Amino acid sequence: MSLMGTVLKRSFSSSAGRAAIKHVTVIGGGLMGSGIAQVAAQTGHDVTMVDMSEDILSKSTKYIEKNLTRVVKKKFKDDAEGGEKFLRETMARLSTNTDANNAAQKTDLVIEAIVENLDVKQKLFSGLDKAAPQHTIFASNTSSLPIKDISVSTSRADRFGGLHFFNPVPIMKLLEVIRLPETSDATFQSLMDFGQAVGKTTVEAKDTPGFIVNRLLVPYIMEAVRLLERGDASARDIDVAMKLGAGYPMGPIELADYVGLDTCKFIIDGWNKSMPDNPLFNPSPMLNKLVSEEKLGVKTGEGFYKYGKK
Ligand SMILES: CCCCCCCCCCCCCC(=O)CC(=O)SCCNC(=O)CCNC(=O)[C@H](O)C(C)(C)COP(=O)(O)OP(=O)(O)OC[C@H]1O[C@@H](n2cnc3c(N)ncnc32)[C@H](O)[C@@H]1OP(=O)(O)O
Ligand SMILES: NC(=O)C1=CN([C@@H]2O[C@H](COP(=O)(O)OP(=O)(O)OC[C@H]3O[C@@H](n4cnc5c(N)ncnc54)[C@H](O)[C@@H]3O)[C@@H](O)[C@H]2O)C=CC1
Repeated sequence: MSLMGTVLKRSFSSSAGRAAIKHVTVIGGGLMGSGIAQVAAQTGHDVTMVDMSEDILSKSTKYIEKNLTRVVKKKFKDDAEGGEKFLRETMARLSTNTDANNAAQKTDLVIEAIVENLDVKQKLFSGLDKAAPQHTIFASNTSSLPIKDISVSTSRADRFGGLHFFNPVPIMKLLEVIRLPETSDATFQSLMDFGQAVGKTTVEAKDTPGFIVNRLLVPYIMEAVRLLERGDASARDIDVAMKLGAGYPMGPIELADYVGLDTCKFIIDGWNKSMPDNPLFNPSPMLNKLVSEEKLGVKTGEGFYKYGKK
């Protein structure tokens, strides 16, 4: 479906029993949050993006505008005026706020995309639970934490679920929608409808470690880093091998850099703690060293590889 078709479909898509999502609050304006805010705004939702400082939010907003320009170039190739209007209207639907509780006061859906740390996420949701209206649905974009462990910081387990987007959000077509036993049918349907409204193909996943994709992807990337640590192959050769030999768009080492090595470390440390008997999730000295040197991958200009200045 075309982009404009998606916007139109959204206006007619809510049906009885489930709430239509009109206003979305995205908490975290980093790699994922900025992408989620972008796709929600470009499909006709009003969006408030929240982060810790005006400076971060200003950079995230510029990043969104740059990525929207790429969308405009593709979708409005022969319609400069239409492209200009689309860009202007999308940006007008996006606002920012440094106060999450304030932003959540009038919103239908909160999507959390902050640092992968359970304590920080719980603290955030506990405050939001008091600030947001009764009908507001909460969702986390966590890669690896149990949704249940995050939801217990609120009193709205029936209005809580997972919305797991993929990086880069504007390009990746999949959305995993995670349902807890406590998630109500209406909430789950609203989350599925929202996923489709933002142009994603949705799959339903249970609240098990890594849901579907990361349960398979994390061990794969870990094995690649172990191969590198043992000196069995170079980073370049591992990446070339998996791109040309298995048809992946990126090799596993460059993908780890793309995800962010701090996020990779949070995932591995968490799974090592919760599954101590599985040697697959033992810490990686190479990863730990890079993170301690603040070489976090593409976002800081260096990780396993070096990149141009960010
Ligand atoms: C031992 C310890 C080790 C620790 C390991 C721990 C591992 C833990 C890892 C767990 C990860 C968890 C993360 C997660 O929860 C889930 C994920 O998101 S996993 C990541 C999934 N993503 C991928 O796999 C990405 C794979 N890569 C690609 O699909 C492509 O390479 C990519 C699209 C990124 C870039 O394509 P490429 O052709 O290489 O480059 P281009 O620049 O030409 O882009 C192509 C096309 O796309 C447009 N575009 C790119 N980015 C954006 C954007 N942000 N917004 C809008 N548009 C974008 C670009 O303009 C191009 O468009 P054209 O029309 O083709 O010009
Ligand atoms: N990087 C990836 O490829 C993917 C990451 N995820 C998950 O998405 C979440 C975010 O990841 P990224 O966007 O990569 O991280 P990031 O580091 O790029 O962005 C996180 C943002 O959250 C902000 N933040 C931290 N604490 C905050 C708070 N209390 N209130 C408001 N803002 C706060 C930070 O300032 C930062 O801008 C994590 O849970 C991660 O596991 C999910 C899918 C893919």
